[in-house]
Amino acid sequence: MSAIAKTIKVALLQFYAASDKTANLLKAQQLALKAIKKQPDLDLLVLPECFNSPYAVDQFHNYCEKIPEGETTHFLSTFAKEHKVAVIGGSFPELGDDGNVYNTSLTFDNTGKIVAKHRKVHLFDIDIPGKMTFKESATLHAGNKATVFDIDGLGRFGLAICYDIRFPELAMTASRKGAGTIVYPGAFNTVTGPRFWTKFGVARAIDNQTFVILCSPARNPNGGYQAYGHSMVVDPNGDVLVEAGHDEEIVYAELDPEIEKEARRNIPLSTQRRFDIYRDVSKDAVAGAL
Ligand SMILES: O=C(O)CCC(=O)C(=O)O
Repeated sequence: MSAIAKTIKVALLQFYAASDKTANLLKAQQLALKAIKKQPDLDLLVLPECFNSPYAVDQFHNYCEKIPEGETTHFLSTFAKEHKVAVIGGSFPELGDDGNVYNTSLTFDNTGKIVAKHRKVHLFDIDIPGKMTFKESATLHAGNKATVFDIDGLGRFGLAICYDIRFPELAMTASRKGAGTIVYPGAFNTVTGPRFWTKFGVARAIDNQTFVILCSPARNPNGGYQAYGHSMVVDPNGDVLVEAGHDEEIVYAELDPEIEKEARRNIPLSTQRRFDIYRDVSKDAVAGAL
């Protein structure tokens, strides 16, 4: 499978989740329908991190679902199949067979089949005095692999979630294994978002000469965790192709394989690496699709 098989038309759905799961799924459906209506030949829909539940450590166990039995998986799969569009389904709390809860992202091809499952590998545990404390590990367990997969007709992708973007090894692994696009559903916040969000999108794109897609929840005007917003698509030269504000919004972009080819041809990093000096992390990485 090539890195990018064709020009990919993508829509990023930026919206916030409140406490009613059914209403959250309904909102996702309405926005997805709006995107399809505006762009009937859409190839790919991307949703934000934690789109069926509030982003709160004391809530994940109330919203978690088994995969594939749960209603969120069913909703995403049905939408993909009915509308013949691939879907990178943000993330939602998964109840694993081991009884643990994970922050998990599923990808569906345009027949509704699950082609990738990523459990957030790096849990968001930080304490910035007076500004922000968050401890996902209080209620979530971490995944144990880098995620690289193909979507039929579109190309090869890497997938990781939010805080995972701070660890470049996952993106390096995906790109060295042939990914042309790396996708991060992510809910940065109003403390770390303004300082870091765009820089990480640009850095991962330039380092790996891939497209990078960041899809955030919108800010919730009724309070709770305040996501940064600013969903964006960055091209392999680090240029931001499209960027949302912080309210609910859909943004659209086209991922042109020629831009990636040209970036890689002009600056041929892949043939210039010095694995005699440093290791190729992708060789040792635990990686897979599901
Ligand atoms: O890395 C950050 O600053 C934010 C990460 C985050 O919000 C998350 O992992 O959900």
